[in-house]
Amino acid sequence: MKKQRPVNLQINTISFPPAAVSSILHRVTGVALFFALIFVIGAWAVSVSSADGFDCVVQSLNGWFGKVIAIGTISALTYHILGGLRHMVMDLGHWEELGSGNNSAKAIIVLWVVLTVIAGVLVW
Ligand code: HEM
Repeated sequence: MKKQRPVNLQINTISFPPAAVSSILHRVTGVALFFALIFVIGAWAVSVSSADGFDCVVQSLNGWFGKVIAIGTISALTYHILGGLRHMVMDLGHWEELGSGNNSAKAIIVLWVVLTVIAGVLVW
């Protein structure tokens, strides 16, 4: 048997660089947005169907579950747009080096957390 056998990667001991975290978050928020759209389009359809439907949506959005969904949707959209803008800047040839790429990733993550807290306070 080979002495130098391959070792399994220990996922929990790997620390991801900010650019990798940012990339994962961009995909996760993209998928989250897809599912959030089901709620958004559903709420919109019910709200324009009748006056009762409108009241029902307003009532749902005033409940804790509606607020959590609203904040989650705003948060996912905020991150996805920030990540999308970062991609656009990278497409223009900036922030592509290791240092600047990681710095821009850290910056949008911090900005996202701040904007999510502000949105959370405003919605709640
Ligand atoms: C509700 C609207 C949106 C949905 C459902 C959505 C969904 C997604 C998903 C699922 C991905 C991941 C694709 C993959 O990694 O294979 C993605 C990537 C991407 N999205 Fe969105 N997106 C939305 C809006 C936006 C907006 C407004 C922007 C621009 C600000 C944007 C910019 C991007 C970019 C640049 C990528 C590619 C990222 C990469 O190459 O790693 N998206 N989107």
